[in-house]
Amino acid sequence: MRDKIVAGNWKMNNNLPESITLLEALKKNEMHSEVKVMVAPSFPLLFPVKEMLKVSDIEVIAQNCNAHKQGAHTGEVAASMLTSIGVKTVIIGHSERRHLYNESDDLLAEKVNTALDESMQIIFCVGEELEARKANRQNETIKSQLENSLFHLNAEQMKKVIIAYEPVWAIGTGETATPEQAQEMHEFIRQQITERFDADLSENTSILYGGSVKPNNAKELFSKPDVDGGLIGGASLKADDFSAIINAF
Ligand SMILES: O=C[C@H](O)COP(=O)(O)O
Repeated sequence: MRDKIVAGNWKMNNNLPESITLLEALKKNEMHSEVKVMVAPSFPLLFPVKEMLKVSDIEVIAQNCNAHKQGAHTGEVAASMLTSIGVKTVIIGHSERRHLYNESDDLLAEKVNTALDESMQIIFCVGEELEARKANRQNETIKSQLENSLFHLNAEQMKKVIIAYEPVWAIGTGETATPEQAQEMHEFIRQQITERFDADLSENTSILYGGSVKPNNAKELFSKPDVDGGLIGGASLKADDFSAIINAF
C-alpha cells in the first residue's frame, strides 16, 4: 500500500516569526492520521522548524540541494548538510528550479544521485508547460523528464523516489488540472514506472499532484485512484487551508 502524502512547499516565503505563527496554528488543527504530512521551509529555517515540530508527526523537508557533495560552491547547500541536521527528504526538479534557475534534466539526474548517495528520499517533480499541453505533447514531455533524470536508477534506488506531477500552467495560477487530467497523467507516469521497473514498484510509488490545490478542489483530486496526495504551494502558507487539504482524504 503506497503512502498518502501532503507536502507544503513554502518556497521563498515565511521568515522565522511567520514560520512560528504558522506552525503554532497548524499544531492546533486536527489532521488525518493516515496522511504523511511534510513541510518544506527555506534552508535557514530548516533547523528551527524541525525543533518546533519535534514532538509532531510533521516531517521537515528541503526544497533543493546541490549536485556536488561539497566544495567551492558559494551560496549552495549540500545534501550531506541536510542529513546532518536530520532532514531526510528533498524536493528535486521543481518547475521553478527548472525554469527560473535553468536546471536541466542532466543536472537534476546528478542531484538525484547525490541525494541518494546520502540515503535521502526524493520528491521528484515533473510537469509540462502550457505550450506542450496545447500541442498535446504532455506525455512525451513527462516521459523524457522521467527518462533523463530518474530512469538510470536501479529499483532499490527508485524506491526512495516520490513523484510530484505539477503542470507548469497550474502552478500559482489558480488554474488547476481537472481531476480527470491529473488522473490521466498520474496513470501515465505509473505506467512508465511499470515499463521501466516493474508493476510492484510502480504500485508502491506515491505520485502527488501539485498546482493550485486548494481546500475546495483537494477532495476531488485525491479521490482519483492514482493521485496519492499533493505538493501544495500557496495554500500551505495558511494553517487552516493546509489542514483542510490534509483532511480532504
Ligand atoms: O510546490 C508546489 C507547487 O509549485 C504548487 O504551487 P501552488 O499550490 O501555489 O500552485
